[in-house]
Amino acid sequence: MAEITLKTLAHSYSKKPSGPEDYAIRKMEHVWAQGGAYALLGPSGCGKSTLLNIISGLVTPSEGDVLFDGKRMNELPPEKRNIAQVFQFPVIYDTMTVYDNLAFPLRNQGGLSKDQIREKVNEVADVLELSGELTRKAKNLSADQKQKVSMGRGLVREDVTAILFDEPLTVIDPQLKWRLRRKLKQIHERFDITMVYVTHDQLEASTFADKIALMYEGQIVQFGTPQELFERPAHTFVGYFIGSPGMNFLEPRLTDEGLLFNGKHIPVNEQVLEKVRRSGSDNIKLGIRPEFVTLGTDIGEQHYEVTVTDVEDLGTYQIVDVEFGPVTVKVRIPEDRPVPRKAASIGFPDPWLKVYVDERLVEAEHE
Ligand SMILES: Nc1ncnc2c1ncn2[C@@H]1O[C@H](COP(=O)(O)OP(=O)(O)OP(=O)(O)O)[C@@H](O)[C@H]1O
Repeated sequence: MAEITLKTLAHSYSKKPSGPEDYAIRKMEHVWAQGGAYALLGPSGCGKSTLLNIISGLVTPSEGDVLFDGKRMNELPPEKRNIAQVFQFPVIYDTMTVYDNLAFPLRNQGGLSKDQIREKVNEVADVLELSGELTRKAKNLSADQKQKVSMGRGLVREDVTAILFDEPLTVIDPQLKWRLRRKLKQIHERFDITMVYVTHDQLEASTFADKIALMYEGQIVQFGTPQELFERPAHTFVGYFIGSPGMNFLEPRLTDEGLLFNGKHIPVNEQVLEKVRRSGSDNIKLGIRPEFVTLGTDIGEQHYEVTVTDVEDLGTYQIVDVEFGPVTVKVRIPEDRPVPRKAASIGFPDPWLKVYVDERLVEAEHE
C-alpha cells in the first residue's frame, strides 16, 4: 500500500508534440493518498485511461515521474508495481474454476501455504458473494459475476499498492450496477486499499468516491469532495460537467462601475472585482447553478427582469428557462412551487454567484 504521487507528469502519444493539443496528459502534479477512495471523472478522451495506465506502468510517461511512497517507478514494469487493474471487460481464465482464478495471483506470488491461500480466497469470495460459485468454471458465469472475479483477483493480494478500476461496470446490467458499486465501497472500507475509479458518470463517481478528480483536456482541473465540486467549481468546466443541468454562465463586461450584463450592474465582492481588473483579461464569466438562482416577480436592485420561456416538469423538481438578455438561464425549483407566467425576475444570491477569469475561479482571500 502506498501514496501515489504524479510529479510534473505529462504524456504525448506523438513522438514530436508541437503544442498542448498533442498531449493526452498536460503537465500535472497530483497525490493520491494511501487508503483513499477516489474517482477520476471526465468526458471521453480527456486522458483518464492514459493516466491509469501510467500509474500501472502500461504506458511510460514522456515527461515527469510516478512515485510510490516517494520511490520513482518509471522504469519498473507493470508486474513489479503491485497494482491491480480492473478493466471494462473481465480479465479471467475461462477454463479455470472461480477458486483457481482467485488463487492464481497468490500462487504466482509464491511463499504462501495452501491453507493461507484457501483462507484468503474464501475471505475475498465471501465479500464478493462468490462463495457459492467457487467450484464453477469461470466461463459459465454471468457478466457481472465474471467482473466480480476480476476484482477478486486484485483483492486477494496483500501486496497491492492500489486497485485501479477503468469503467468496470460498463458491461453490468443497470440494476446490478448499484449493488456492485456498494460492494466496492464495502471492500474499500474493509481492506484499506487506495482505489482509483475511472468513470464518465458523475453519479457513479459521487457514490463511490470520497474525493473526485475531475479531468478536462489532459489535466485534473479540480480535486475535491462531490459537495466541493458542486458548490465551488474551481473551473468553468466543473460547473458545466457536474450538476443536472450544469451551471449557468453569463459573460459580463468589465466597466469602471463593475461587471455589466444586459445593461444591468451585477454586484460582486470588491476583492474579487479588484482581482478581475488586475488580471487584464477580457475572458470573464459569471457562474451560478440552477439550484441557487432565485425566481420571483419583484423587480428592483439585484432582481433582474426576465421572461419565462419554458417549464419542464421532472417529477420532483422543475426546470424553468428564463430569457435574460442574450442568454437562457436555467432555474431549478421544487415541483410544487408556482412559476410566474411570463414576466418574472431572477436573483443571484451572493455566496453562489461565482466569478471566473480565463475559466478559473476567482475568490476573495479568507481572513
Ligand atoms: N495508444 C494511443 N495512441 C495514440 N493516441 C492515444 C492512444 N490512447 C489514447 N490516445 C489519445 O489520448 C487522448 C486521451 O485518451 P484516453 O483514452 O486516455 O481518454 P479517456 O478519458 O480514458 O477516454 P474514454 O473515456 O473514451 O476511454 C485521446 O485524444 C486519445 O485519442
